[in-house]
Amino acid sequence: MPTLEINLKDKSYPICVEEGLITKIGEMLKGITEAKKVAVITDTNVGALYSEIVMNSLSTAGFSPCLIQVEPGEKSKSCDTLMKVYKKLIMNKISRWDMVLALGGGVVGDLAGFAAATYLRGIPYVQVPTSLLAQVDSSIGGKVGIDLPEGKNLIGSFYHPLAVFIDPKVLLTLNARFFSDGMAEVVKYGCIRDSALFERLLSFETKEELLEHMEDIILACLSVKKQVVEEDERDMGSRMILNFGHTLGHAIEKYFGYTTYTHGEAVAMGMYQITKRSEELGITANNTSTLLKKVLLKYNLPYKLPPVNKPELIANMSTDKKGSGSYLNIVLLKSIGECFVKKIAQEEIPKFFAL
Ligand SMILES: NC(=O)c1ccc[n+]([C@@H]2O[C@H](COP(=O)([O-])OP(=O)(O)OC[C@H]3O[C@@H](n4cnc5c(N)ncnc54)[C@H](O)[C@@H]3O)[C@@H](O)[C@H]2O)c1
Ligand SMILES: O=C(O)C(=O)C[C@@H](O)[C@H](O)[C@H](O)COP(=O)(O)O
Ligand SMILES: [Zn+2]
Repeated sequence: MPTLEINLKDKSYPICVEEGLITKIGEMLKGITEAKKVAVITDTNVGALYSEIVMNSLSTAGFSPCLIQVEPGEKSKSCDTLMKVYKKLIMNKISRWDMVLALGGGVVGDLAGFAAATYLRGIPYVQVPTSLLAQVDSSIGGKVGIDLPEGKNLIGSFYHPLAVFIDPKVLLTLNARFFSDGMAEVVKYGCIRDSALFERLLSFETKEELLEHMEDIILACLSVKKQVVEEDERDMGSRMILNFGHTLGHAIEKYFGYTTYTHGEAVAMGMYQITKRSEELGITANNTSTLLKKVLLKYNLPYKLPPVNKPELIANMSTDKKGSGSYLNIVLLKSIGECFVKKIAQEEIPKFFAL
């Protein structure tokens, strides 16, 4: 089983990638926890497809599982849903010797991870990511949290799972839109630190060909994320590169009330727009934005901004966590595979973005 390990100063945890792993979750957990009760947190879409398999596997391995389901979609990364999850954890008498299992996409992972981080001052959890985005990005690195109407992921914590179990086979039930959504983060990894991955993304001729190489692609993204998280766990320096395209992307998500565009779609527009602009300013190598547009179109992702009130969109960037009140840190490409973080003074932001 291809396994990576995240090695942090005071904690390490494995990421296991294997087809069919979803049926063996109970067995896998036995090796890493003494817990008896497992609260499986999922959304109703993923629950309908996979909760029975996971619950059965947990029971067979001797655990007492209970199921907590939330509505699918970004709106569940909210205070309201979080409160409902806490109440269900209490109802099911989950103690600090028990654990949470996050079964789902990035929304479930971020929400359940934050519930685990804060319930009874923190109980252990594992990530079982089922969307492409969650398998390549959100399930590792420990960023968990919820949104506020004022901005994306404004409440949260760094709280790492005991382990991450990835079954690429479950991606077969993901719909085309959310497959593309995850591809946006895959493209991000190619752009920031892996030009060979970017080239491969351009070279696949069909979705079938891409799917044949999916395990490799997931591992390529995870290797970059592992390196970056190990370098700067708390996001004070180099980890900010994982936010390429996100300053504008998060502003777009908020502008449209977190419903019109998926996270990946918003990030896709953010990556292209900032790269086109930095190319115009002579910061990024010529032709980079054209290559980026090509790959985004190939994976059915948007690159053009929809009609928006530009000052309002720019104002939405003020809650970006990469900035202080007086400046914003923004991630730019030198070329495909090479990026850096640039400080921009608050008053320069409208001119810099010139959307
Ligand atoms: N914590 C991090 O480091 C990090 C990184 C990237 C993104 N995120 C967050 O992740 C969220 C987006 O995650 P997402 O794109 O996975 O969205 P999501 O969790 O809403 O999942 C997308 C959709 O796919 C469905 N789904 C998931 N797995 C499925 C499967 N195997 N088969 C069928 N349907 C399935 C879900 O029910 C949902 O409708 C955003 O909130 C974003 O901010 C967090
Ligand atoms: O792990 C990280 O660090 C990331 O920035 C990964 C991003 O893809 C992800 O969208 C993350 O949730 C953004 O976090 P935020 O700190 O910008 O809210
Ligand atoms: Zn992201």
